[in-house]
Amino acid sequence: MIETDRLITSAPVSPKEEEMERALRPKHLSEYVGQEKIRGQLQIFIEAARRRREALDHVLLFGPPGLGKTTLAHIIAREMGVSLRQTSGPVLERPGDLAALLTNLEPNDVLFIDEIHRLSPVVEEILYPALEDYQLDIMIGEGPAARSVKLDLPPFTLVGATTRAGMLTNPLRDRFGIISRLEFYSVEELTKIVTRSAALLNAEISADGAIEIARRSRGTPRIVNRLLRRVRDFAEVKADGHITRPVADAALVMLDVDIIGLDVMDRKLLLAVMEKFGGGPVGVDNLAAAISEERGTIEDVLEPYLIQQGYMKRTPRGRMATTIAYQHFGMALPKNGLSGDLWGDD
Ligand SMILES: Nc1ncnc2c1ncn2[C@@H]1O[C@H](COP(=O)(O)OP(=O)(O)OP(=O)(O)O)[C@@H](O)[C@H]1O
Ligand SMILES: [Mg+2]
Repeated sequence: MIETDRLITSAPVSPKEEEMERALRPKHLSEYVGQEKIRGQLQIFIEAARRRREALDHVLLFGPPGLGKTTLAHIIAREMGVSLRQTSGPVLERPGDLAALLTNLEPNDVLFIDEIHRLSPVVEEILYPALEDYQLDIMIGEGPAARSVKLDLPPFTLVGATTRAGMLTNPLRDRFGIISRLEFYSVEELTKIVTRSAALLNAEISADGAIEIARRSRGTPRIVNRLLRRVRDFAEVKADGHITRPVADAALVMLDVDIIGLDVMDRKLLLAVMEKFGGGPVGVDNLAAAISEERGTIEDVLEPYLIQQGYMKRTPRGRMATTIAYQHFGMALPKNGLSGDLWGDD
């Protein structure tokens, strides 16, 4: 499945979309919608660190794609009044790559490492003392001439982001003072976001038009902004440019986003569980093979929202479709019932 076929979920699909994301990205904590708990905590910790003129504790942000991890990292740096350096786990191949970044930081700067679960073990190793004591321990030279040097680093804040907190090693996770899990957004929150985005894009949108797009955005700000852009195109060509509820609905039907916001891939996954595996339980690898998707995509991108909304369950024996999934597709429950109902969520 090529990523650009997907409307819902996952990373930005094109440079144009990335550009739009940057333009719509809130810059201050006060503009950041939702995630009340994280916002409240950060506000206090940032204020306290600023007063003491210290670096903020290291922050780990985790949660599904498009919920605002990168956005929050930038906001943290801005609210702290410091610069942000950005990199990602797979990019830091050798210890020297990380050392170069760390030694160039100014006091209290933010180093943002995206996909931090993909750091190589050798890089992770030198990150530990850097996080703990602001010290760098590296080998210089090779062979018999090699020697280890210790360097003092300026105090700094590591902000790590990952869609998979479970894949972080314990020693790394233990070095974060602030660990925050981002949650899916409510329809009200997404309505706020889409209304703000429409204003920034000079798109005319009615209140019920905004709600309709919000309801069908899988709890995800990236998707609400993406759908807004597509619906705006539709409104300009097929209507008078004004995004009303009927216009939004017609556009979303055309885009194959159903009334609860599930797209082709979501439906394919749920239908596979119901039609090919009798409702489950089915192991995620079998499921991946059945829909020709990668296991990681199912785990990171597709199933979190389906589970959160109660269409799917994770049980010790595998994934299961729930009664409401059958209802959504107008399908009859399996004759023997859903066997995995005996098992609770794990
Ligand atoms: N709380 C929020 N309030 C308003 N807009 C938001 C919020 N969170 C995210 N957005 C919007 O959604 C877009 C995607 O967010 P962001 O890039 O931060 O997601 P992410 O969690 O880093 O995703 P990924 O895991 O793919 O890196 C942003 O460009 C921003 O416009
Ligand atoms: Mg990101």
